[in-house]
Amino acid sequence: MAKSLEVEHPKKAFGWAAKDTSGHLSPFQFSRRATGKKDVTFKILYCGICHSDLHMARNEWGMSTYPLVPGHEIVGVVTEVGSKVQKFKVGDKVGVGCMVGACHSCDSCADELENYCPDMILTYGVKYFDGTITQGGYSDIMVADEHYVVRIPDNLPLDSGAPLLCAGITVYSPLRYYGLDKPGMHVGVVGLGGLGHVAVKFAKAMGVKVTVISTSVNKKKEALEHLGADSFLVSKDQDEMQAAQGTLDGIIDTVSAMHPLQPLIGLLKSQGKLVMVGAPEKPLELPVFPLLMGRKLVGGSCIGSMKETQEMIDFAAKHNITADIEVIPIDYVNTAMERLVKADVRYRFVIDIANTLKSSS
Ligand SMILES: NC(=O)c1ccc[n+]([C@@H]2O[C@H](COP(=O)([O-])OP(=O)(O)OC[C@H]3O[C@@H](n4cnc5c(N)ncnc54)[C@H](O)[C@@H]3O)[C@@H](O)[C@H]2O)c1
Ligand SMILES: [Zn+2]
Repeated sequence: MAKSLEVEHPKKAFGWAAKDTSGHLSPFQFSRRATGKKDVTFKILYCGICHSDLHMARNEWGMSTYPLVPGHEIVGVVTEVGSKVQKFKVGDKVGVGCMVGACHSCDSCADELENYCPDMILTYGVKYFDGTITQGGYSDIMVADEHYVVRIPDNLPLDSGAPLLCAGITVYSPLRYYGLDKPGMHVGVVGLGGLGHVAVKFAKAMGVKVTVISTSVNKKKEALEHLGADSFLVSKDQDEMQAAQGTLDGIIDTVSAMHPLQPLIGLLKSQGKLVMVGAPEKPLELPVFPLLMGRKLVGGSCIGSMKETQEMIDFAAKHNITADIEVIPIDYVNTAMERLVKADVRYRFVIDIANTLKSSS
């Protein structure tokens, strides 16, 4: 059984939490642990709203515990460091993404892939080492082991940089790992939401040709003129899809809901790779014959390691990659969630925590 948060933790904290599967968020007093020897405590300034926050707030993956404070695109300024902390000092700009712990003794951890540790501890909604439940960044302060804290370079804006901590790393990691980062390659990005729009930016910065694949033509102009995509396919337009058969080296699929994979597999060249990063609540149907004919591969990818996350943030700062954001006050968060369901956001909501989260709200 999880221990009581109040008994365990001396630091008062305040955030907005979902209390049940309605996912409705409301003010919530809780507490965080004292700054341990290897911990960094920071004041949260901004937190992005990932679609995973919505899946979790509504228990769409069947693993949520309540009350649940979502948020894993967290940035802020360090207020306190433990005696053994080496990388950070008070005043540093830092971020925390999707995980805050791992076993550090398994093969994945030995390979510096904490994100694939079977005991990886998510930033919110799971049991921490001390038996208490982790809580995320829709809150005023954060305490995390320095290993899970990322340095934010000075030239990276904190508000539009926040979404990189989940959306950014989730698309950067598979582009690198699956070798879809070679200049001249042609990569498709399916779903132009929070993850998808930064996938376009990272792939372009790597020198890759990018085709956006979307259900509607609405975002075409913006994708081409603003995000820098090279071409745009409307997945419901059979003629367009037919004409593009066999043209892509790889696809990053960021779609959050059920959708057919066959049309996407058809777009791949032989040996092409379809990489799933979106996490729909139900299994998708996998047509096997189109995979055999062309030795195509379907893979997955889950966020990225801490080493890779720092590398991604530094790459973003170097190439001026940030998310396109709509900054919102905390009391807009439930409306933002409703809009996220309808894909009505260009392209990431970011909560202005420092200026709008007040314990009297
Ligand atoms: N693998 C990981 O490590 C990881 C990390 C973060 C998020 N995710 C998951 O990735 C998914 C996307 O997250 P996001 O924050 O970018 O969400 P988002 O809502 O911003 O974007 C999702 C996109 O999918 C599109 N879409 C929705 N339903 C569709 C359908 N039926 N057919 C085609 N397109 C459809 C939407 O128009 C939108 O553009 C979510 O499921 C999220 O949980 C996975
Ligand atoms: Zn996320």
